[in-house]
Amino acid sequence: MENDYTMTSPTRPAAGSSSSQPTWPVHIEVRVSPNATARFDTIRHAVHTYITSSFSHLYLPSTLQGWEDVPLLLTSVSRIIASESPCPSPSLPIEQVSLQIHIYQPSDADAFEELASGNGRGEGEEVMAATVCELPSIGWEGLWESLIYEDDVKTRLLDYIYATVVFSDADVDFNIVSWNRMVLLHGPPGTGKTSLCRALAQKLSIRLSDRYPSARLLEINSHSLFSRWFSESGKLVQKLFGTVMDMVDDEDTFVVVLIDEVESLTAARAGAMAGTEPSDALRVVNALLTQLDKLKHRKNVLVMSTSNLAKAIDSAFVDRADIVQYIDLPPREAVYEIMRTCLAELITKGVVGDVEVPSHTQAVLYERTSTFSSAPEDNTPAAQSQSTTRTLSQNSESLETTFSQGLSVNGQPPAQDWRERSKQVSLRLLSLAQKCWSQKMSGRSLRRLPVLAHARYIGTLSMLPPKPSGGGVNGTKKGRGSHDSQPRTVNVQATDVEVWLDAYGEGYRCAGC
Ligand SMILES: Nc1ncnc2c1ncn2[C@@H]1O[C@H](COP(=O)(O)OP(=O)(O)OP(=O)(O)O)[C@@H](O)[C@H]1O
Repeated sequence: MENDYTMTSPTRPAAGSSSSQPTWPVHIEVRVSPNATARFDTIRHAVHTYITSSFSHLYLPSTLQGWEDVPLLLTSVSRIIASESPCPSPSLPIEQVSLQIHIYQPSDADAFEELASGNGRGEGEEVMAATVCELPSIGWEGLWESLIYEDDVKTRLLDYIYATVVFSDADVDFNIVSWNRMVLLHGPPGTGKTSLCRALAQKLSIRLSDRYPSARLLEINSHSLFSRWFSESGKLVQKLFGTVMDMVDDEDTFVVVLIDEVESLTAARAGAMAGTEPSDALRVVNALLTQLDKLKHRKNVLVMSTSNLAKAIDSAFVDRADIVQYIDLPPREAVYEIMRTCLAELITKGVVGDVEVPSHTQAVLYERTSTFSSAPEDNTPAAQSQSTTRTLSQNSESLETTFSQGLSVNGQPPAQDWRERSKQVSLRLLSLAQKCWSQKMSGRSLRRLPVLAHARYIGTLSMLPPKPSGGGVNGTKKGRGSHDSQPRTVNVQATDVEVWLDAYGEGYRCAGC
């Protein structure tokens, strides 16, 4: 196994390995603590040694544990993850791993600046046209992992970027093979399109850091580009892209441009053609298309755009997108996982009583075992057929592995009642996920469901302790998934998980209200 820092496809076995077995590139992302003083190369070397000497297999994706025992890593690192990999098995023998270790130190979440454009009329009015954020940013940590999609959307987007980098490296003649460095994500509101763009930008800044020591995300506020003086909008677009071009001129910086709700900038041209919009609208779209055409020749840029109304977007814009990806409402499995991560976060922060919330795979296994041992909760033919379909679609071997891993604590089976409780929670969550899914809830609605359910069916005022005691009823809990992983003080009475699930069960009905 080599510590291979060169660009390899994230999804294919690496060629030319010395052994007869194929090796798979596995991306290890190492987040360096803000106060670390060690050199990145030194940390990289220590991580490589730690992984190769500590693991016989790597589970993908996973958060690696045990590095705290290495003094250098303890003082320098705050998290190490092995990213998801499309290799056929969720666990890879270490001999078949080609480690790609990425060391990064995220910048402060508040480290963004606002870009204002004058209206060009010399009247002093400034339009807030965009925000610029240094990447990787602490604010986007964990975002990639939190987004759950049915098919390999995330991996496909990463693959696309890798392909463009490989072609650029090979100096492929742009007159013969060309691409526009542009992606369009479209779909219903609240399905995570904007989040996915930010998460991808963050991922790229980490994965491409060997090539581009710095990276920036520029988010364009499409609406603001429409000046009160409409005729100035084309100039605003031009001016803004002038700033983008200045950033891209620094070839050590990778720049991701995010144009949210792009239909508001590009819808106008069809209307203009039909004579129903003023010709100024035409100038805006033309200005944007011209600027995009200039950008495509630059290696260190990616333009991402999102829309809820793909049909309303000018066809010339859509045609320029290399990838036009529909982002659908979350499927049933993703609904469960979103709800599970919400509940797990509340448990970690002490808002809900402690219980293990199993993954979807394990919940399905519980469902299967309880289907065999007792009558299912929902006896309708539709529910039974869904249960069977899900069950049959799972690989039983990997289910058994997950089952045994998920239920062991330090290698010992947990207490029977803990296991039973965990099982009941997962079965109830599964049934709730089914209901939310059939209501066609978006990721956004699902993520706000906990606060709505809590507010409506549990309430907080009556449960606040009379006087914050510093430790709260649960004492001080370690913040997991929070950016700084600092201990946090919990001052609310933890709600029993059963009560919480009752509230959740009622709450989904009023989601969105
Ligand atoms: N598939 C998903 N998995 C996990 N979280 C999701 C998913 N879809 C949406 N979310 C969550 O929903 C919230 C809203 O996401 P976001 O604003 O990115 O959606 P959007 O598609 O851009 O919405 P809009 O089209 O209305 O601008 C975020 O907190 C995001 O994490």
